[in-house]
Amino acid sequence: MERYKLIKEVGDGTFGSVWRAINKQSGEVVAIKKMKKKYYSWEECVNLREVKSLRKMNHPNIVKLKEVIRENDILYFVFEYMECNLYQLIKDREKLFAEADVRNWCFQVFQGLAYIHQRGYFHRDLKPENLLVSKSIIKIADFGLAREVNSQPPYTEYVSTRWYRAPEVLLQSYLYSSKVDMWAMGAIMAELFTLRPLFPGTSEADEIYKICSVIGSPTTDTWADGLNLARTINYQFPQFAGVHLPALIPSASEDAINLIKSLCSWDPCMRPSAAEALQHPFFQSCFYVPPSLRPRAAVTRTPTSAGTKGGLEQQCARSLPGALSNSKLTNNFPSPKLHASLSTGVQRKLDMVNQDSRKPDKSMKSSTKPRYQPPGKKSPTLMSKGRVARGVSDTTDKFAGMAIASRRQSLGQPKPPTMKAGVQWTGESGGMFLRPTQQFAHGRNYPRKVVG
Ligand SMILES: Nc1ncnc2c1ncn2[C@@H]1O[C@H](COP(=O)(O)OP(=O)(O)OP(=O)(O)O)[C@@H](O)[C@H]1O
Repeated sequence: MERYKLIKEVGDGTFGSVWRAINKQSGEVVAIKKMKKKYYSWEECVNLREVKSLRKMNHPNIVKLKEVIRENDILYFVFEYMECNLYQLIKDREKLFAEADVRNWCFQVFQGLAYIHQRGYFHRDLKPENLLVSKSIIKIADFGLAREVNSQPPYTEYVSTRWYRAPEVLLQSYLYSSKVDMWAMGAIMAELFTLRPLFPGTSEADEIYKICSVIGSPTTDTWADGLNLARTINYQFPQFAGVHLPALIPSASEDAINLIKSLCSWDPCMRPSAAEALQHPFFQSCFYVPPSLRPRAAVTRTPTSAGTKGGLEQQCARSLPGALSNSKLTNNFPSPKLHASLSTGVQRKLDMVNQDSRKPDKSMKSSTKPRYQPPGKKSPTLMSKGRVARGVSDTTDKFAGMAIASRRQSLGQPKPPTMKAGVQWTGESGGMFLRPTQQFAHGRNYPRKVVG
């Protein structure tokens, strides 16, 4: 660590504090995450998910892990440095972002996600705080909860920040998929348009309540597996028709609304994959450049004129060699009809640099070919009956309280539902959610530690 000079603390997360630092030899600015827990052996460190998953990732939209250092039983991750996170941009923002900015950020994040998912991982804790921005480049960070797609379920431990948590995780399905990241992206995309969280639940119960109130309660058409799952754990969804999303997100175009709707589908199978999302008409003016074809400096297609409406379009028109215009792909995305049908329900050191950089990026190249497959009807992600039985006892207790709380709320008597220890209750928004966008408290007023 003597090679680095710590300058300033820039973040304090659950697992570590993050510092801006300078490599004394090279002068390079880096971010150093100092883990809170002590690590008494190197083996312990290399088995960490963050190490195991991140060391395999090499993509312009994934924050680069440069090295891992263990010194005096303290573990440090050295990352490339990013200027700020997306939440900081949202909370400091006085006026809405231009749609071109939202499109640009989301296009990049979906590229990173497509890479992660195709490499066999999913992130599981996507939230604005974990999307790091430097100029017009955005990168996915914090792989502390990343999980291999092929790893064996059940996935029982804590997963994802509540406001961005997919319904199948809230309902304690032990079998979920990369589609949890797509749900989170739907919520993040909406937040980028309104500067307010779309589903700011104050507890797990309130989270489901808020989801129902926005996208409408699930039906056999929109999430038959979810209804079965809820029945098994004796949970009753509060009954809502949902709101008209364009009224809730007035600054979003029809394409943006369609994409948000499909990302925030109850049924994980109805959510597009990241590769599919990149083919959505919302991104028709964007170009995908495979990482292997990108000049070193131009890591993604991004506008230099961020913030100016139309800036991205102009930039995109001047495509890089090998760029692919999505304009040819628009017909491959599910018809507006399908979206409409959804809307009703609505130490030493481990050098990580260049780990995979010389390998051709096959997975992403294949994604340049537009092959939109409409999401399947049947969800493979929910648990089998056998698995449900395994989860019944504790989930039943938990959700019994949840159903009661939800009924109370729907009767107009807001009361904080049963909470897990450690969850912060602010009383804010206390279950009353059906308010138009303009009446929401500003995003910065919400407590952000929502990991319960
Ligand atoms: N590479 C980086 N460059 C600049 N800032 C960073 C970097 N990595 C993290 N940060 C800042 O530190 C904050 C916390 O980082 P991170 O999410 O990795 O920690 P954590 O302990 O896993 O947090 P969480 O509570 O989200 O689990 C981020 O929100 C971001 O603001």
